Amino acid sequence: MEKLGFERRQRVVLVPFPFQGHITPMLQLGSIFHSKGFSITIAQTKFNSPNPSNYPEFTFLPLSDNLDNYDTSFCNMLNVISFVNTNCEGPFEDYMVQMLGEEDVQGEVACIVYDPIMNFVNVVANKLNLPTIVLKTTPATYMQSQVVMFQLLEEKLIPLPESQLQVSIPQIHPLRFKDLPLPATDKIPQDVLDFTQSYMDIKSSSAIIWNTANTLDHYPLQQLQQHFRVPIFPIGPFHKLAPNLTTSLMEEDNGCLSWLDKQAPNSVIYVSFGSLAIIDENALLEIARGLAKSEQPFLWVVRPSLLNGSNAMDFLPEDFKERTRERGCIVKWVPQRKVLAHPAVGGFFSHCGWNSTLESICEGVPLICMPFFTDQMVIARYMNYVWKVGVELENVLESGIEKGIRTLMVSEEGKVMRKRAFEMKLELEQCINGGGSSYESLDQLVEFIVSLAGRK
Ligand SMILES: O=c1ccn([C@@H]2O[C@H](COP(=O)(O)OP(=O)(O)O[C@H]3O[C@H](CO)[C@@H](O)[C@H](O)[C@H]3O)[C@@H](O)[C@H]2O)c(=O)[nH]1
Repeated sequence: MEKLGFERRQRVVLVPFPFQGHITPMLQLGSIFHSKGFSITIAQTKFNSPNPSNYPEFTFLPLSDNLDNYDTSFCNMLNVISFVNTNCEGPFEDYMVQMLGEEDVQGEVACIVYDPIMNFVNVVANKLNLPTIVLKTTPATYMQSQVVMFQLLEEKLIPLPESQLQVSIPQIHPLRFKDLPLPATDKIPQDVLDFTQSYMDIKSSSAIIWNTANTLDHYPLQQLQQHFRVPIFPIGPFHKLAPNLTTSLMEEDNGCLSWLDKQAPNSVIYVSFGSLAIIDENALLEIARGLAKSEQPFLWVVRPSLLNGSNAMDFLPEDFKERTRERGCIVKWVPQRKVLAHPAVGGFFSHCGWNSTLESICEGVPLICMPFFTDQMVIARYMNYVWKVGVELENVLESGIEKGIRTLMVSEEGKVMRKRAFEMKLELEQCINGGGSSYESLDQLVEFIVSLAGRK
């Protein structure tokens, strides 16, 4: 990547929200900025910290969070967020004050880029008169659906009866009430609404960086540009711009790659539900039976935390393991980008987290969509209805799962999706290559950050 020549070295401070799906794009952004000549400092909670020795090009500031012995599962997420925001503000302010007082070889701070869940960053930045930029790690379509959801709540059009869930919402067609980020049939608790609203607010930030590309999110990006009135920089997919960066917080099982080497091209269905989703024992068994009945080779990531409170591996029935021994590989965590790039992988049975989705379509791999929460329903709808590279499951029982797998892996419909996924891969490559929309947007972003430093 071409570096812009700065008169003086400039530093960007990055503050991720400490969960895998958010840390990954922030580290990738750090690597992209570093390749453009900025020095990078990462303020990171001690909880879920990546190992600094894997990133000799970055400086890490460990933020005390007091999260040891705290329930950090998805079920307790609102409490975790509030806890992190309360505990990290003081240490972060101390670091920033120290940094601003020093003549530093790493350069003056140009701006802070932060995940908007880390609210405290904005408070500290305002006190110290430092510019901030928000990083969005979910698609723009999702943000647009949140904006519309609040309009519907205000107009008292939701909650609505269950019979209306399949109805499409005109302002965000083809999204239906069932695809909204929060359940449209329920009265949503006020603390959830307050949190969602605060997270949507970019406060006094100077710009938004989006891990997306125009080809995926063109219309919502245009709409949101009017809504926010600060520059928006869609420069993704980030992982294509930082291809060699390690981002896993868990140890990767590389043995699965040798197993894939022995499988036929496009024959394997890769199954993984990201780092946060939790299922119950029944759902685990339905998935296992669906995989067994589909008779397709599979690589299944069964994270220990997939079942709340118990190790999911212990609940897989012996007869399932026996029946699928020849054609199944079950592991705790894989090098996912390498798995998706492997020629044996022909489909991805996924929760539709945004990183997984981008990683899959960038390798031309179509998906089976089993969304759990927040942006995943919106992404699943786009995969299926708009981009036509995702199978929507009829149900999440063994019959629906078996049918979904066979549709994607052996039917004519699946072949068409694979072809379309390959076309999307090429479209995304065009976005990041010279002259493409993400490429140009990144150049503009670099100039923008340099101008922020000049304005202080
Ligand atoms: O065995 C595995 C499984 C996953 N991954 C990686 O883990 C990341 C998972 O990210 P994502 O697919 O986005 O899922 P979540 O971890 O669930 O991410 C959270 O954050 C995302 C970005 O904000 C949101 O889109 C999701 O809904 C939210 O749950 C990806 O980069 C994967 O490559 C691995 O490396 N190995």
